[in-house]
Amino acid sequence: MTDAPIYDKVALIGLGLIASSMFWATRRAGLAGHVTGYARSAETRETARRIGLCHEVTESAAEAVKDADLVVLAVPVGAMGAVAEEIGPHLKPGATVTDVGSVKRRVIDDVAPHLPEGVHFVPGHPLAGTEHSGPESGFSTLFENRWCLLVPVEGTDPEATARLRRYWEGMGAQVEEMEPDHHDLVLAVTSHTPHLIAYTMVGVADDLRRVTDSEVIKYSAAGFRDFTRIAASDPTMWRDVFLTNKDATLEILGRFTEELFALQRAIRTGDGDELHAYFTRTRAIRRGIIEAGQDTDKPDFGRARIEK
Ligand SMILES: NC(=O)c1ccc[n+]([C@@H]2O[C@H](COP(=O)([O-])OP(=O)(O)OC[C@H]3O[C@@H](n4cnc5c(N)ncnc54)[C@H](O)[C@@H]3O)[C@@H](O)[C@H]2O)c1
Ligand SMILES: O=C(O)C(=O)C[C@]1(C(=O)O)C=C[C@@H](O)C=C1
Repeated sequence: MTDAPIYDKVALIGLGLIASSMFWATRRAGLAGHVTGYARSAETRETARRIGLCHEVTESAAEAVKDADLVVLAVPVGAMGAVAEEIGPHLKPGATVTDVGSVKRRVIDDVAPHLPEGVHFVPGHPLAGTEHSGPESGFSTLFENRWCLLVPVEGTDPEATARLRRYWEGMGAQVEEMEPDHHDLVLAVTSHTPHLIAYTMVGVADDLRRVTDSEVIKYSAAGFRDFTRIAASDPTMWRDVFLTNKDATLEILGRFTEELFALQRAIRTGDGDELHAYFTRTRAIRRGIIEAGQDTDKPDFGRARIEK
């Protein structure tokens, strides 16, 4: 427990993996006096009530944000603008609105026009997740020792940003600020393109399965299994990521394709030195991540449902 809650009232819009993890982390550390939640589907709201997710689950987004000091948009990136439009007129003056979307420029462009003057907008992105989604997938330790990037827009009150930083730190995250376009390029490299590659590899294996009579799946080795975990991620979320971070993803995919062709040529021509030098360079990157303490490869990371 912290000494005092950071916000009296927090509203979570969208009750999936990220919002539910935020609720359990908030409750565990005593970071908010009261947490309301809203999700578009009646089934999700019902599940949330059944498992005690949020102090109160409301029947509309407007009701959830009433009197809230912090409003968190935790819906797919493509739905952020519509949700902002819906809640805009109901926000308390002086409230902070944030989001957890995986893409930042588009969210800023879609959300900012709907927020009334006097409301602070501090976009954010926790770099933590799993392949699971929905209200039952969250757990309180998801953000521990993970980065959360805050992307304040021009003119944002620094106090609103500082308070949100304390909130994320209370949930265990390490916080840094970043400029939106830079965020989108970095994430295209570290998250978005790798997901696309995993989706593609699993798709290729599935096509092959039809000619190898299920053996590809049956004998899948550890490397491929890791791909299948990533490729099991929510289709709506990832469709929106690629549609809204189009330029950066296409730029990185272009570079990826060039490197792939170079390796393809090295294999065809039997250029073992080229392959060895390439793999030596990439191995050093992995070691660098571990030495920097950024390795989250605990045996069960992202698979287990840890303590609520
Ligand atoms: N899953 C991850 O690994 C991860 C990590 C960091 C950030 N994010 C971002 O967080 C956001 C939420 O992702 P998640 O993994 O929690 O998704 P999720 O699929 O688990 O949950 C999304 C929730 O939003 C609700 N929703 C969808 N459209 C809505 C609308 N128009 N109005 C109200 N509710 C609506 C859904 O019913 C669901 O409850 C996304 O923007 C995603 O890019 C995800
Ligand atoms: O661990 C996973 O399952 C994730 O894919 C999490 C992950 C990532 O790429 O690291 C996915 C999307 C986000 O926006 C942030 C985190």
